[in-house]
Amino acid sequence: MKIMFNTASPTAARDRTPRVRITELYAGYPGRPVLHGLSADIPASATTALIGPNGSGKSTLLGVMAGVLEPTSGELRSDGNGPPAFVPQRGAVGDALPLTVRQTVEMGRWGERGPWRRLTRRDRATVEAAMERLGISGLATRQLGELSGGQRQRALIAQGLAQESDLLLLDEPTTGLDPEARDRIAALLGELVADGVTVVQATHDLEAARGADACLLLRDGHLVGQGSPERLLTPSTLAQVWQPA
Ligand SMILES: Nc1ncnc2c1ncn2[C@@H]1O[C@H](COP(=O)(O)OP(=O)(O)OP(=O)(O)O)[C@@H](O)[C@H]1O
Repeated sequence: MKIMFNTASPTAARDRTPRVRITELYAGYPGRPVLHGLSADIPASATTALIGPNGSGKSTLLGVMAGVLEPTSGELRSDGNGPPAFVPQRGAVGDALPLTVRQTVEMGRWGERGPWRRLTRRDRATVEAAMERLGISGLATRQLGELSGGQRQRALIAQGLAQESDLLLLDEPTTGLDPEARDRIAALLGELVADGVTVVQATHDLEAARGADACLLLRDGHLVGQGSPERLLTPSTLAQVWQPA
């Protein structure tokens, strides 16, 4: 079955030049094809929410966009400078790593500086500013492994921020966060977009998706809808996508 919702719905976000254009993308893991011929535009200087049931391919799509997963075929055209910053799901990052919060965020500078190189004064200022924006400056010397799940999540987002990329990819950034931390992240993402950053986040948080400029709706590795949240996230569409196959 191929259903597609609201394909012909130009929105303010989609009228802009896409930051990333995905064309007929196929990707997956050895012996497990996941994404099946995805074509979509990621609008520049806007937030795009990737939504869909568990296993629909959101993380896989982010992995391809982040360059950590090679597509089987298709094209991903990026209209920007430098590599994206990728913040994986919290569970994908070892909790027992012997790193402080500051060291974790400093790793965000490695792309420019190289691993374990001495950071410049500007690098250190960037790291401090990222921790400040996530409200974790007071945790800077704490070990990552001794933080709560939400605090660790914020440290990982700060690491992504410290990369100063104009394309920020986040895999379920607000999962496990309390409402205040969630609001803080939503406000932060809004500020980043105002600064010209393109944000893509996979999320199960419908409130976050409704706050995005654009949504891509996935099911079983197929893109079944794209457009503004107002047009796409209707009760009937959501019911169809989340109904058991
Ligand atoms: N490393 C892997 N090796 C093999 N298969 C994988 C791997 N990672 C994910 N998959 C499979 O790929 C499919 C898509 O998974 P993916 O993580 O992209 O979905 P998702 O939409 O992000 O799910 P969730 O909402 O649960 O995070 C699933 O069937 C999953 O089992």
